[in-house]
Amino acid sequence: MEVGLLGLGIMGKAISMNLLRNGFKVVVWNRTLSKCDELVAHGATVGKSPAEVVKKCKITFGMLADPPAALSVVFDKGGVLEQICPGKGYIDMSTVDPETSAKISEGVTSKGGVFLEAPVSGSKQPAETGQLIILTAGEKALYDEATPALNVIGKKSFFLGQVGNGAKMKLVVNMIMGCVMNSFSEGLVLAEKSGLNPHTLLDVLDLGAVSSPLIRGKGPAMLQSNYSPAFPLKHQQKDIRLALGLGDENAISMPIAAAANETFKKARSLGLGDLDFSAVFEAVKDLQRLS
Ligand SMILES: NC(=O)C1=CN([C@@H]2O[C@H](COP(=O)(O)OP(=O)(O)OC[C@H]3O[C@@H](n4cnc5c(N)ncnc54)[C@H](OP(=O)(O)O)[C@@H]3O)[C@@H](O)[C@H]2O)C=CC1
Ligand SMILES: O=CCCC(=O)O
Repeated sequence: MEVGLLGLGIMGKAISMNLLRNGFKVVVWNRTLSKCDELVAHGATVGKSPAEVVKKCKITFGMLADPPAALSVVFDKGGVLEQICPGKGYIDMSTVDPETSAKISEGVTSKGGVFLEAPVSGSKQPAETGQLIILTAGEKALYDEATPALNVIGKKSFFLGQVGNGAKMKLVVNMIMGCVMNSFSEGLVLAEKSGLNPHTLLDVLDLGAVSSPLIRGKGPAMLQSNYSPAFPLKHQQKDIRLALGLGDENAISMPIAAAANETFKKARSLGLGDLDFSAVFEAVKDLQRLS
């Protein structure tokens, strides 16, 4: 099966490598074209534009940074819409808001193509090993057709109905994750400042109800100030911001998410946006110094 992949950031690169390893032919494109070289060395071919990738492939995936990027590769010159047509499908895995996803869906279907949104839960390592959780919504026929690829990309795919439901589910999940990371960071600072050993806190947490892959996976690195990016902090802040927008539309009061958003914004202002989202710990430490 041949598939296209637009966007070779942390996730797009890992997903492409995994597809290649599992026998898929992959045609890649990235805004910074040089990032395609490593994939070519592993057997991928390159499209010079998103349109060229869509022209070559029946199904093309997008994995872009944010709503402006996701819209740009579809609607701008050389974009997906120039080649999408009946018989072709576009699957957007970027984390975006439901409105962005609806715009992309309308654009694709207006040209006779089919659309599926498919944001993913899970980070760099699950992407490398095909262990993502895929939150799809949109055209069920495209979901069925793409299942062989989805089964390689993820350990479980959900089909959630109409376009927007995948985006909403993803934003709810990441809003919770951002709040947990923020609260965990505050706990680490509180432990240390009140005279406890934060490593012992990790051991205690790991044995109790709060134990989680997130805390187990990130905690030790955070205590060494190691924030090598798996999930960039700027994207986590984007996701909480978009989740707050969803809350706004639905008149849902989310004071904890709003406070977490402020801390992630503070982290961005400290220049931590390209580091892992666990670097919010540094912003929490910085806030203690100021108070
Ligand atoms: N990292 C993670 O753990 C996870 C991330 N996500 C989501 O997946 C998406 C991608 O994440 P990730 O791979 O980490 O992000 P990266 O920041 O590593 O990569 C972003 C990608 O978007 C491209 N891009 C940015 N702006 C534009 C633009 N205006 N036009 C075209 N392309 C653009 C970049 O191209 P270039 O190389 O040229 O800059 C790059 O390919 C995001 O929506 C993120 O929220 C979802 C689950 C987990
Ligand atoms: O959007 C990013 C999610 C990262 C994760 O689920 O670990």
